[in-house]
Amino acid sequence: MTTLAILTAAGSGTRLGRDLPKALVELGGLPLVLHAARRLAASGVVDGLVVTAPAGLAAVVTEVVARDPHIEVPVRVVEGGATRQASVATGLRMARAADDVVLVHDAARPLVPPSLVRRVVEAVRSGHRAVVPGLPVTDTIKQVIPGPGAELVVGTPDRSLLRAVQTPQGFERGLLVRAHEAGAVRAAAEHLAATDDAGLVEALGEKVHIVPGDDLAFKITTERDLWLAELVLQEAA
Ligand SMILES: Nc1ccn([C@@H]2O[C@H](COP(=O)(O)OP(=O)(O)OP(=O)(O)O)[C@@H](O)[C@H]2O)c(=O)n1
Ligand SMILES: C[C@](O)(CO)[C@H](O)COP(=O)(O)O
Repeated sequence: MTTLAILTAAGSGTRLGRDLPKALVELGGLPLVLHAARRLAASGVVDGLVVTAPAGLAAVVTEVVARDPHIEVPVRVVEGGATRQASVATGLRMARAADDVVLVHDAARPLVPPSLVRRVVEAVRSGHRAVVPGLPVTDTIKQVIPGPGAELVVGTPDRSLLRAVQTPQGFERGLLVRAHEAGAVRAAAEHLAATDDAGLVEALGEKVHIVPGDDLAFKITTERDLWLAELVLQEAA
């Protein structure tokens, strides 16, 4: 039985605002997607990688990731879709019968520690069919509705019960396939894609479990995140 990791890298990175897709933006001289791929492979619990590339850039991503001498697991590259959900669904179609566990990880989380990858896979292999790393929320969160001139606060959820979730998210393959099949139908009907895979599993009414996340698995969304990641790398060097 094997573990396949789908590495989502097909996004454009609108909020980062560079003139190339976010996954190819460099951090410490290497593209974000390569950092993430190396860390997944270094976990020792991933048997193969499928990377979703931006449209028209599968050859470039192959050059970057599949030819990297530090990555000793097989790498396949496919073009992603218009949304993250569609990209994951495309990657999932590349899973083989032996891949009983599937991880989904964002290239936008390049500094994910291999220990976090292992924690997620161990939790799935111990019997939890859908596992998500999560961190406590440190800000007070307000629920709002649109209002005239300013949004109206309608609630303050108890933050001790909230978690900010990260990737890699890990799943029993059959469950993730079912969740994506149902999610694709919903996305077509409602023109709304899920922002994470666990959300699709929850929508099926199936259980999702949380394991402790890691600060280093933070997501690169804006320039400030990239600046922080550069500092973290320099500190580690
Ligand atoms: N059509 C898409 C959109 C996103 N992603 C991937 O999903 C992850 C999380 O998405 P996000 O950080 O939102 O990336 P972008 O969509 O690129 O960013 P933005 O929303 O700022 O454009 C990223 O690794 C991104 O490459 C993907 O594979 N396919
Ligand atoms: C999957 C994810 O990384 C979990 O936090 C996140 O939802 C990615 O989506 P977004 O496009 O940055 O909202």
